[in-house]
Amino acid sequence: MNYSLSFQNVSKSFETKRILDHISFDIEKGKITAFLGQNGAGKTTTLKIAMGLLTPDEGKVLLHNESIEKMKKEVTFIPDHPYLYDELTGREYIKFIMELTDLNLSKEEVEKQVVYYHLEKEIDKKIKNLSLGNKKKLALMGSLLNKPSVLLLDEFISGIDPINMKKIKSILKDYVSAGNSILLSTHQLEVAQTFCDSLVFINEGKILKIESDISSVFTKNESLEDYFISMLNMSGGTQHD
Ligand SMILES: Nc1ncnc2c1ncn2[C@@H]1O[C@H](COP(=O)(O)OP(=O)(O)OP(=O)(O)O)[C@@H](O)[C@H]1O
Repeated sequence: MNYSLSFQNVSKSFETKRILDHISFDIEKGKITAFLGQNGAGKTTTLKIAMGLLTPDEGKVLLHNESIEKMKKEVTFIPDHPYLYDELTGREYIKFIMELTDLNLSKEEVEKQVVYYHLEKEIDKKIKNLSLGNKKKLALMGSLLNKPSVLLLDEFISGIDPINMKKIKSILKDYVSAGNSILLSTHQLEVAQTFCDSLVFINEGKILKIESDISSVFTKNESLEDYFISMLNMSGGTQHD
């Protein structure tokens, strides 16, 4: 079994509106999977179901072949605007996460993490005074402290300067190289094309297409933008020129 997270026929409605319609796809171990779709396609709802924050009406999500309810500690989710307790310093926030999750890292181990995330100059500042890129690195550090095997990122890769972006990308690559998996929802097609290993397209709550090897997709120098639009056209979905 080379996959970690498996969505099997998952459906979800809010009131009478069907938001997810029998979606099925797998997230492979050691890979970064981009989750692409227009506004309102159902990406955040899917991620929240995978995190156990929403319950599907039908279908199930398995992690390493076990029900997601049993495996909640293995999955972590960073929403588009992570709430990090503005009045705490970064160090206090990390201490708070460790207390919350019964994790007992030594001072040296925390310091090693701080250096790895390039947060040496920022960790003792109040979170409200950090740049967005540094807040995101802190959120990532807090989320990965407990070594979950699946990381769900909702529009995380946006509003980050190039230096922090380079660092974040290298942290995410290290994370999957250790056999973990990432499902990353994004509207930044360039990031999906150059950084991710596979693609899952969702449109109006249905899975449109799964590309498990991104390198085989763009043989004719086609941009992901063109590919995305042609996919929508083929599905009869809304098109934007
Ligand atoms: N709690 C809720 N109650 C009712 N409708 C909801 C709720 N949460 C989401 N929706 C609706 O479900 C649909 C899918 O929303 P979702 O946030 O999953 O889409 P998305 O693909 O993440 O969109 P975006 O790219 O804009 O973030 C939208 O029409 C949204 O308005």
